[in-house]
Amino acid sequence: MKRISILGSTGSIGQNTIDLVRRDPAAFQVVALTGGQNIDQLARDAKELKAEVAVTADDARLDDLRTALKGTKIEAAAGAEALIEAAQRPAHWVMSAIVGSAGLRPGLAALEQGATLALANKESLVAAGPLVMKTARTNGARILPVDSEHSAIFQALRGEDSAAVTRIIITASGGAFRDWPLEDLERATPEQAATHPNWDMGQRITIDSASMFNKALEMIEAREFFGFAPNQIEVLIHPESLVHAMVAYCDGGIIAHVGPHDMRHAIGHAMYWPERYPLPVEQLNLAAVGQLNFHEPDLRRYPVLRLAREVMDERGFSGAIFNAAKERALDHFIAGHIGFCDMCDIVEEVLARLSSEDSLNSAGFTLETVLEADQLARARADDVVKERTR
Ligand SMILES: NC(=O)C1=CN([C@@H]2O[C@H](COP(=O)(O)OP(=O)(O)OC[C@H]3O[C@@H](n4cnc5c(N)ncnc54)[C@H](OP(=O)(O)O)[C@@H]3O)[C@@H](O)[C@H]2O)C=CC1
Ligand SMILES: CC(=O)[C@@H](O)[C@H](O)COP(=O)(O)O
Ligand SMILES: [Mn+2]
Repeated sequence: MKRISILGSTGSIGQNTIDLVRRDPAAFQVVALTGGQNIDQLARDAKELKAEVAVTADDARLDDLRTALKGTKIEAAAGAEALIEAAQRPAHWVMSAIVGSAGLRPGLAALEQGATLALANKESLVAAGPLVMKTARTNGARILPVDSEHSAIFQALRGEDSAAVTRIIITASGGAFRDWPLEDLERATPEQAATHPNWDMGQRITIDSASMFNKALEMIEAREFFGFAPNQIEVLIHPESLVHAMVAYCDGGIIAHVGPHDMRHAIGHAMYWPERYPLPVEQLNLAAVGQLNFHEPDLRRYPVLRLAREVMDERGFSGAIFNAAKERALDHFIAGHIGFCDMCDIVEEVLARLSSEDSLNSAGFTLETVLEADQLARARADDVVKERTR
């Protein structure tokens, strides 16, 4: 029986993971489940799956969690350190599905205990790619990609020599506003942005999909995970979201990964790897699909793709700054403080302001300095928002 933990179990990826666990109960023993505000879901799942421990990220919700778990033997805990302790509990496989850079420290803790980390939390790799990969190497731990494009690349690479790969192509749906006139974008609301044409996902990644920040993060994620050079990483708009990524080889062949837009494929692939296991996802009928379309992204509509290339070239702390500034800009957009198009401008401005920050330029790349860069970027993003909304 595989001992598994699910970090971010109450979210979209977490619930899809639990769906697969529920369908194969003899295969998995659940160690830890973690959530944030959704205490009812966390407690319900912990009871059903007989978890050892349930953790909420919010200290103030500990009493609620204790009440919800009353009469069971399940431990209840709360707060950032409790999340790390949960990730350190011996497990064979840990799903990293907390949203945002809050997932970084728990993910590292899981790698430090040698667990296989199923990585949905792309923000960890964007903020601290070299550190995450090194932590896996030094602890003999494995990272398996869960982000659909990266799972697709992993599958299309088929363990082949990466020197034979000329480029990888990551597909993007184009998001909620792909067909909107450009001049309407500045009036787009958070509710409109949080509607995805194909995928059913959490609110934040869905808005990132509309702004193309999601794809920008994924380009950097691909660079950090697979080690491809920035000029080998391409993005194509593919409105059907059925081809998740393609790997092009030096002999002219391109291997595409095709599948329905259902994250249980990528999650299940990481759960059962290196085996293939029957999963409850639709078998695509390509004759019924009929057409698969691809086109180049328009950088006027998606200016953040240009920023992603600058971040990939720069490396260092620019990934942590890019991600944290994006997280704050997104908070401000959701709160109605700024418009949809302001998010990219704010992140660009924060990157520019922090490029000459002495405390970062002289620092080594450690967890502490990455967290410092993250905090600085959040503060600068708040400054920029204040200046623009004065
Ligand atoms: N959804 C998808 O299909 C895909 C998601 N991903 C990535 O997977 C990750 C999760 O995405 P998704 O499931 O959509 O997100 P959701 O918003 O649906 O879920 C996020 C999870 O993180 C918890 N959480 C929120 N804030 C914190 C915090 N500060 N500390 C600890 N836990 C927290 C939430 O708890 P609660 O809800 O209880 O407050 C919830 O369990 C993201 O990194 C995303 O980019 C990648 C590819 C596809
Ligand atoms: C399912 C998944 O991996 C998401 O990251 C998805 O790719 C989002 O869709 P976009 O292509 O619209 O960003
Ligand atoms: Mn993705």
